[in-house]
Amino acid sequence: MTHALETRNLSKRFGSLVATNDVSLSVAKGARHALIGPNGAGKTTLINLLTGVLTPSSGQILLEGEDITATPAHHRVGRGLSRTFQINQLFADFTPLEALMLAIGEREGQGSMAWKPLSKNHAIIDEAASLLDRFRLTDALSTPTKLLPYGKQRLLEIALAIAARPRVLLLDEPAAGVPEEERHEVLGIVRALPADVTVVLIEHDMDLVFSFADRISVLVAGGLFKEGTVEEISHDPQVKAIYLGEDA
Ligand SMILES: Nc1ncnc2c1ncn2[C@@H]1O[C@H](COP(=O)(O)OP(=O)(O)OP(=O)(O)O)[C@@H](O)[C@H]1O
Repeated sequence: MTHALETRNLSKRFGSLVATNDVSLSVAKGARHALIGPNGAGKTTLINLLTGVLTPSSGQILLEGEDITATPAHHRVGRGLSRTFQINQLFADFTPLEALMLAIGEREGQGSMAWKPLSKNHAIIDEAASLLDRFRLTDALSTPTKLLPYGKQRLLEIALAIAARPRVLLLDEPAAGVPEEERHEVLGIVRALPADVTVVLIEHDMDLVFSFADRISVLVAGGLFKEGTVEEISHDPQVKAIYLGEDA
């Protein structure tokens, strides 16, 4: 079976520190897959290797069965692998509608700054409106992004990543800083993305992970320590011990 995303014996060393240690991970197509682990376990390093921000010391990365280990970061996006980025200064002054129309225009090769022609393109307006609806941003469509509540800004970041039509979406703590009562809403919307979009999530909040994921990989000291269903991982005594140890 071809997996959406796979690593084979992936390692990353920073001098003598092994941040990613021989990780062989398989993410099924359409999965809602969470990567968890205590602080410093290597979660962000692994995401940076997957997106091409970092180059591995050894091992391979495969996207839908094709080796992308040496593919530059921006080409990986073109191949269907996206991650969220914090809204930059430019987007902060746009409304969510404008930002999404620019992102869709960029995907369609219409040039990211050609705002005027985009505003007459009904297909782009309709797609942006449907993304605003899916991400519950319709009531904020004409508010400059920088004035939106934090939870809405994080939703817009995910909507912007989805506008690139990724087949695999990587999310590094998408609900970080979002008020407690809105965190489940953010992850609920991500969980409800179309079934053909595979999602890999890093998240510290176990309640969120358990309600979001269908499969969980636990990283410890750079290595893949356990992998299983929510049921298996949430009841695993060794996983519990690691988290209780961290709390202590
Ligand atoms: N660029 C770097 N240079 C040197 N060491 C690094 C670098 N990036 C990460 N590390 C180290 O690699 C290890 C793994 O870090 P990483 O940030 O991937 O962990 P994490 O699981 O995402 O942690 P957290 O949950 O705290 O964000 C840590 O010991 C960290 O100090």
